[in-house]
Amino acid sequence: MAEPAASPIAPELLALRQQIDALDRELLGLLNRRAGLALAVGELKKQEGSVVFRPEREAQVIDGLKATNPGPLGTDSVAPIWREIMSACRALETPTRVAYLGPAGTFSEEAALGFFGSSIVRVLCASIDEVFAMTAAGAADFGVVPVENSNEGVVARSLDILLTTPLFIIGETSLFVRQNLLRKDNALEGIDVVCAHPQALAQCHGWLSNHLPHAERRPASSNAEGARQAAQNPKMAAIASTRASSEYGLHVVAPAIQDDPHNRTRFAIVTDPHRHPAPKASGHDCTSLIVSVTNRPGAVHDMLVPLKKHGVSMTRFESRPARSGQWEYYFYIDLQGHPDEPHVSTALKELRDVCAFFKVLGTYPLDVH
Ligand SMILES: O=C(O)C(=O)C[C@]1(C(=O)O)C=C[C@@H](O)C=C1
Repeated sequence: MAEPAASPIAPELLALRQQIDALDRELLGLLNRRAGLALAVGELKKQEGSVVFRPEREAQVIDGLKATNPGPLGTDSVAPIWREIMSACRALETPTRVAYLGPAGTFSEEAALGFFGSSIVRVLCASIDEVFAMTAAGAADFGVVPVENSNEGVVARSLDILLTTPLFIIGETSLFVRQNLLRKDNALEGIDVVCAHPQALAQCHGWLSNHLPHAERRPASSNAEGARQAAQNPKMAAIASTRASSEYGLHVVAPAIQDDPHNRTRFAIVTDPHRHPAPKASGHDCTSLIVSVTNRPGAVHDMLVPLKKHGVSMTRFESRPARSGQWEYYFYIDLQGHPDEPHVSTALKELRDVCAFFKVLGTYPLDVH
């Protein structure tokens, strides 16, 4: 059959596109000048023996641009654009190897790319334990691990490993988790099994009960692994990201099936303190700790006194059983501020004095969107 004749481009559209082309060439020139400067910074860092990735500097660059964005470009567009620009510039200085829970298409991958940009070397791991192990062994420079979901609560395995790992946190990022039902055929009929990570099955419990009440819910090590299996079995559906649907050639049979439309997962970025210094203060920082107190009346209250006294805000307070059989707990605490700020360092010193166990997990710039 003959192709329909292409309609001629209107002169106004042509003129606007020519202006866009000219600006794109200008932008490319500017981006290359920026890349040249990053290369020079990389040379300086090599001479000094210092690390390339500076999360506090990247956060400041993005914060600064957002504050001065004249529009009409949406301020929400600034962070993703500049993350990619800085990712490409960083890659010219040195490769950034990032470990996360694979296979391709996981939310962990989305978080890793969202935080570091796409110019990274991907180190796909089979479990959260492996992410920590690969990073600790130096096979990756950074690890990205989920720590908390707004629906399901803490990711227990990550929190438990954070207690003993020699790694520390240098950043955080959170992600809107939109779960989709994926399948080889674009139909709900004939699905016998829904295969996904237990957290995803739980996040979509209501939808699955309403729409696929008779389908078996089968746990997988990750949503992407469920998608990989669904690609080979027409009677199986997966629950995963749209990224996984294109990765495994599946249809999005039903989009956004999570019970909570505001479902978010927070990830921590970990690294080896022997190879990477703690980020310097960026002006909007968080300090994460694990502490425990002896089991006596008023002990938890005493723990909070130094924070109140020195005006340090606590943004997270989570407890995990210490497994001592004594009803003792570890408390996972996030504080606003950086230990370089005197009121924060004094509060931390006083807090350490009243704790039986005290570990600083890291201090890092708050997530910038
Ligand atoms: O300013 C630096 O230290 C740079 O290396 C440049 C740059 C950038 O592209 O702006 C790149 C990597 C760092 O993580 C921070 C910023």
